[in-house]
Amino acid sequence: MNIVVVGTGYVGLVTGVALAHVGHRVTCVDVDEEKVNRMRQGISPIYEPGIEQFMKENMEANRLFFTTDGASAYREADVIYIAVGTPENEDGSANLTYIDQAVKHIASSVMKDVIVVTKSTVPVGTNHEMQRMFQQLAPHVRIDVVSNPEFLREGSALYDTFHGDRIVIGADDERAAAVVADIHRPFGIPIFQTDIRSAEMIKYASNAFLATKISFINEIANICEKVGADIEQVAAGMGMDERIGSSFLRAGIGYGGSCFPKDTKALAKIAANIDHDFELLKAVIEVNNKQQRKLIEKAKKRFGHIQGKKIALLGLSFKPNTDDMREAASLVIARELVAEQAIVVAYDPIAMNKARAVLPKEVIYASHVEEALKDADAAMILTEWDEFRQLDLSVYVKQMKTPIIFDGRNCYALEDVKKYAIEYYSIGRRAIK
Ligand SMILES: NC(=O)C1=CN([C@@H]2O[C@H](COP(=O)(O)OP(=O)(O)OC[C@H]3O[C@@H](n4cnc5c(N)ncnc54)[C@H](O)[C@@H]3O)[C@@H](O)[C@H]2O)C=CC1
Ligand SMILES: O=C(O)[C@H]1O[C@H](OP(=O)(O)OP(=O)(O)OC[C@H]2O[C@@H](n3ccc(=O)[nH]c3=O)[C@H](O)[C@@H]2O)[C@H](O)[C@@H](O)[C@@H]1O
Repeated sequence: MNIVVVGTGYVGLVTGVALAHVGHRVTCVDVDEEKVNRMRQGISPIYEPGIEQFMKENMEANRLFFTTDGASAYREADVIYIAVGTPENEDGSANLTYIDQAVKHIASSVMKDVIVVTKSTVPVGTNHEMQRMFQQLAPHVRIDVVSNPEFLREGSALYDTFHGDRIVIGADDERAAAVVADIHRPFGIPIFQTDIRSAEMIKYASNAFLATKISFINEIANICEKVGADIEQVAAGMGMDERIGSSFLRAGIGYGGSCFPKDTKALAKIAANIDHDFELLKAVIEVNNKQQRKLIEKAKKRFGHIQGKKIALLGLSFKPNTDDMREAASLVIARELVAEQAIVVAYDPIAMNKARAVLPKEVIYASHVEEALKDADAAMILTEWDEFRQLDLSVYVKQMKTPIIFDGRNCYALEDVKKYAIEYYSIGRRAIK
């Protein structure tokens, strides 16, 4: 099977590598020449554990190729996966410019029948619109569009691709669905076949539901703080109920990343477009916006004002094991701290380069944790990297001017913190003073 993947971001590159790994011949196309040149040398444009080893193995086995020449690749393809970005428009709706460009390029290039599989997250109705465009722009060939939404998480993308809970295939044409099912069969993951619109909706509903779980537990955490309960205990006790499930009950400073924020807004917009006011989802979004500012509130309450205070930010990416800064809580927090004229010293094990491009220019970067903490009035933990979770707590005491920690990810057990002269404010747990 000759497979082409369009777009080599988190989804496209991982999809391409994984499909090559199970034996398909895969060509990954991207418009970004520099990215393609680097990938040809085995360098991944994204930080993702294990990806470069997989790239290397499959390139050496002559199963994985990278090119900017989409037209030639599409001409040879049996199946084309579209994995271009679908970022958000200013009004919250999904921006389908890249999808549109990819469809037009494919339509003008293909000369034989082909199946086009949409991996990008797209609003309900988009795949049918793509099908309509193909019929109009490439009437000389048969192009079947199949929806195959992606559920991988950044930081564990390869693992998720090989161990996912389900592969969703939405198709109008049984033959096309069967071809896509066969391509994915080597992964040994349950395949759920459905119609195209339901497949599109499954993706948005899944992300919105997970975001809802996070905002729900964060609200419970906020109440816990005021009634003297402990969110870690509450989440553990709730999670034992199989109907609730223990995952996605980690309270913190809210969800970020390239998908939950944009997909929740896009779903609210999809609902609004058909005159449905999705009140629950709008509240989930609002709760998250507030939650991202929780540590600032706590710091202001503790210090009165934070002007001139030296604050160490530990962790900048939206979650551990990725360098992705999209919609990271650190953006909101760093901007606000700088606006309040605090001195911000930041450290992240992986995301520092990407952070430099998006955080305010006033932010100072430290090359290790100790340097960030040196003489700081307070530390704010924004991402639960193992490096912070495993940090000897005495480091805070030794390095900081005043060892005051605002932990947005509940990295430490209260019992452990109590052994040190540390003032500790976390989420949904009592403060240690
Ligand atoms: N990042 C994630 O963890 C997940 C993302 N998704 C969805 O997958 C889609 C892709 O997301 P990411 O991989 O994060 O995007 P990304 O922004 O990291 O990468 C997209 C890539 O597509 C390339 N591109 C754009 N137009 C192109 C064209 N016409 N031809 C060839 N290449 C083109 C860009 O240069 C870029 O390299 C989005 O719809 C997203 O919502 C779904 C599940 C997980
Ligand atoms: O559509 C997507 O792009 C992807 O979005 C998420 O994956 P991802 O954004 O990579 O990361 P998650 O692990 O889901 O975390 C998202 C955010 O929620 C936060 N989170 C997660 C879990 C939790 O219990 N609490 C919590 O605050 C994380 O810190 C992070 O900021 C989904 O988990 C994937 O299934 C989906 O494919």
